[in-house]
Amino acid sequence: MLTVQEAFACVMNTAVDFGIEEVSITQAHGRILRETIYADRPFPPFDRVTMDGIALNFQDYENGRTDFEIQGLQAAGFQQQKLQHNGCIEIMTGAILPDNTDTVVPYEDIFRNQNTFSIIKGIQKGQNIHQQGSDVKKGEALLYPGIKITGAEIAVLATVGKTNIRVSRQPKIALVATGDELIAINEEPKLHQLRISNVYAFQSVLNEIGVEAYIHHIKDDKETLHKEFSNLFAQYDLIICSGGVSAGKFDYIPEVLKELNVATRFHKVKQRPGKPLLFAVSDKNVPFFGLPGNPVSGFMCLHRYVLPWLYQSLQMNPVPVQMQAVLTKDVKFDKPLTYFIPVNVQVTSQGSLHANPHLTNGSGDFAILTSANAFMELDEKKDEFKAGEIYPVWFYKSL
Ligand SMILES: Nc1nc2c(c(=O)[nH]1)N[C@H]1C(S)=C(S)[C@@H](COP(=O)(O)OP(=O)(O)OC[C@H]3O[C@@H](n4cnc5c(N)ncnc54)[C@H](O)[C@@H]3O)O[C@H]1N2
Ligand code: MOO
Ligand SMILES: [Mg+2]
Repeated sequence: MLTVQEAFACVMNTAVDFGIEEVSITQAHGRILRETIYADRPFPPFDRVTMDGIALNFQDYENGRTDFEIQGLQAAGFQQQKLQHNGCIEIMTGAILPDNTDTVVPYEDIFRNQNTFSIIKGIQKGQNIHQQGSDVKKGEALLYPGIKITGAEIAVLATVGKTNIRVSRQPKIALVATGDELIAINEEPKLHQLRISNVYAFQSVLNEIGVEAYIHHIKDDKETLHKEFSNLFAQYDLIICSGGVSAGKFDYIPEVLKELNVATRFHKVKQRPGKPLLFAVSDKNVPFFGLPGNPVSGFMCLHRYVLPWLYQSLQMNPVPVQMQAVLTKDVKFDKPLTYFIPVNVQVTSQGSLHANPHLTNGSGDFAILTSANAFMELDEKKDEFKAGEIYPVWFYKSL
């Protein structure tokens, strides 16, 4: 049986590239950029005034002048004006600095007379001007391939006039719930039945990272599984399946994969929950994650294995970092398995991450996940984990 690290390495070694597509800027949020974006002009593109007031030539002030004749008004969005000697131009924030001026004095530091402004406070040459190109030179790279596009990147793309953007193509993902006990969520369950919940949880997690996935439900019938999976492998880039991978009489997934010539890379990992995890790849290179049916197991495996594989395959760079947190209570776990315990991670007033462990009621207890926000990964080689020790955490909810 593989360790968590071995299973993870095996999964990551099969990461693929889904290719590139072009989307409009209004559709780009959450997508992974696949081109370098350059500045088409300097930032700012002209000497930009940063305060409302007057613009003057500092030389005049240095020569002893304190009263400046008002020669014009320069508003944002209008062509550059030119100052004659000894005067000033009233100027608004965002306007281009008038020719023959080099200093801007805000209204707070001047006094208006009939046709002049008097300076009532000392001024510095060049003040209140955002110099052309002082942030970014024309042609400089602003964004690199691999970054996730969010609000700040959208602002940069809009600034340089990129209306269409090359991003990683979305994989087509099938989410398959297997099981005779499962019914649709809008149906009333009989005593022995359950509403399909896992795959809805998986779908919402995938949507949050900008990936769409389509839900299917297949009964525990070998022939049906064979037929349906044969179609799914032909139609999808990735299959995430829930259930049917442990030792039960109706856990047909391993056999059906064999029949379909889909090579199992590993089945079972030294971990709790999620020990029955299965990973396979078809002859057409379509990966298959067989997540254990118990809700907490599947949810943990999705975050520990499937999401990193997806980030890598979407060519995300850098991939989200693995965090570490301080355990706040002693935990004992003496099986030779890596233990993923739900924790509620909070930031302390000193700025460190503290993880409060939640004792679960087994891996079927989905409700516990709503009061935690991460899984802490406790090493298989140890049995006792002390308060104050630091271990890796895998977030499923942001802080
Ligand atoms: N003899 C053994 N029995 C079991 C083992 C084992 O090693 N030997 N492993 C246990 C572990 S650990 C887990 S986890 C489960 C995994 O079972 P399967 O992946 O085969 O899943 P199922 O048998 O189909 O279902 C298990 C459980 O999960 C519920 N389930 C399944 N799909 C959904 C869904 N979409 N939404 C909500 N709930 C779902 C299902 O009703 C079952 O209760 O096996 C143990 N047994
Ligand atoms: O994955 Mo199972 O119990 O470890 O739920
Ligand atoms: Mg089973």
